[in-house]
Formats: sequence, C-alpha cells, structure tokens
Amino acid sequence: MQTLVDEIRAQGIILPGGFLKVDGLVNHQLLPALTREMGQHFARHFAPLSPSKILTIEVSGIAPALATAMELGIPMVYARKKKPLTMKEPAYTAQSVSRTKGGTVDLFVSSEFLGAGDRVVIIDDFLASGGTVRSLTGIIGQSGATLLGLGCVIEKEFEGGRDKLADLKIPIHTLANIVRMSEAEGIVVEAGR
Ligand SMILES: O=P(O)(O)OC[C@H]1O[C@H](OP(=O)(O)OP(=O)(O)O)[C@H](O)[C@@H]1O
Ligand SMILES: O=c1[nH]c(=O)c2nc[nH]c2[nH]1
Repeated sequence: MQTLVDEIRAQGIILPGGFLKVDGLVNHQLLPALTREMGQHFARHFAPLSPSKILTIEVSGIAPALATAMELGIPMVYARKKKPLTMKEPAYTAQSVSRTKGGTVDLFVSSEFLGAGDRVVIIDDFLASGGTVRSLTGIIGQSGATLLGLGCVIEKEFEGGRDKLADLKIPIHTLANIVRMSEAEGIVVEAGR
C-alpha cells in the first residue's frame, strides 16, 4: 500500500531495541483516509474467504480491524487486556507479551461473541515476532472457531513472525514491510506482501 509506505518514510522514527515509532498514523494519532484505505485493502484480500468475524487485540489493532469489518459488513471483536465486570462467563483467555509496554498481559474474549460457527480473520497493527497472533490463536482454539487468515498493517520482516506462524497454514497479508532498519540505512520499507 504505497500511501502507507510513503507515510512510514515521512513519519517513521527508529527507536532503540528495534522499535519503529509510527504514532502519527497507527499508534496514537489515526489518519481517517489512510485507515479507511487499510480496511479496503484487507477487505479485498480476505472477502473471498467469507469471514464471519474480524478479531483483533486492544488497543492499536482496533482501528484497522474496524475499518476492515466496516468494508466487509461483519462484526469485529477485540480481545481485552482487563476483564470487565460486564463480561459474561465463560471467557476465553490467553497470555500475551506487550511489546511496547513490557510485561505479560492476560487477554479475554467473551464466549458471547466468538463461537464454533465463526470464520475468523485476525487483523492487527504490527506483525513482529508473531507472539500476539499466537496468543489469539489460543483464544480461537478455545472457542472452536476457524481461523482463516491474518492481516497486519506493518510487518517487521527482520523479527521473523511470518515464518514462526507458518504452521498455521493460513494466508498472511501485510500492507507495508520493514525489511530492516538502522541508523546507517534508515528505514528500509517496501510494499507489504
Ligand atoms: O508480533 P509481536 O511481537 O507480538 O508484536 C506485535 C504486537 O505488539 C504490539 O502490541 P502492544 O501490546 O505492544 O501495543 P498496543 O497496546 O499499541 O496494541 C502490536 O499492537 C501487536 O499486537
Ligand atoms: O509501535 C510499535 N512499534 C514496533 O516496532 C512494534 N513492534 C511490535 N509492536 C510494535 N509497536
């Protein structure tokens, strides 16, 4: 997605520890036209699989996931990182490591909104090590739903998440790919795959 690649080139900042700051378009401020285009790309890609539900994780996955769900006209469910008292039992749960905040978090999805009949596409903002997606597959497994595919806005190829998730045997689609980044070379970014 060329507009996303251009924005990453314009706004992306390399942080220590191999982190890319894109707070101006994905993780703090959101750009409506760009977010809508992300949803259109994912919807075009995954519509042939006839998903019944989009699944994501709070907080930064919500915007692209909702944009995709709006294009497809299907519900979007986000895993919560704290169980609210309104959440009906039983809830599906898994542990995940927060990459940007550190530490382990528990994820919760209510059995009210994910079940055996569901055909799920996961949408998230970053695909890095693949750990978060792996946690979401645990939740999908508990629900009995079927995982059809994965879409992530930005892939960090150098963290190897795509290869680590190969056993899932699902299509993985990303909109921009960070091949590598360093102070010397800057952000080497290309269209997703
Ligand atoms: O492939 P991984 O190595 O798991 O990294 C990707 C995950 O890391 C971030 O989550 P984080 O909890 O740090 O941030 P957020 O609260 O902004 O969603 C991002 O939103 C992805 O969910
Ligand atoms: O803002 C972010 N920048 C990153 O490099 C990253 N990797 C995983 N999750 C991330 N979030």
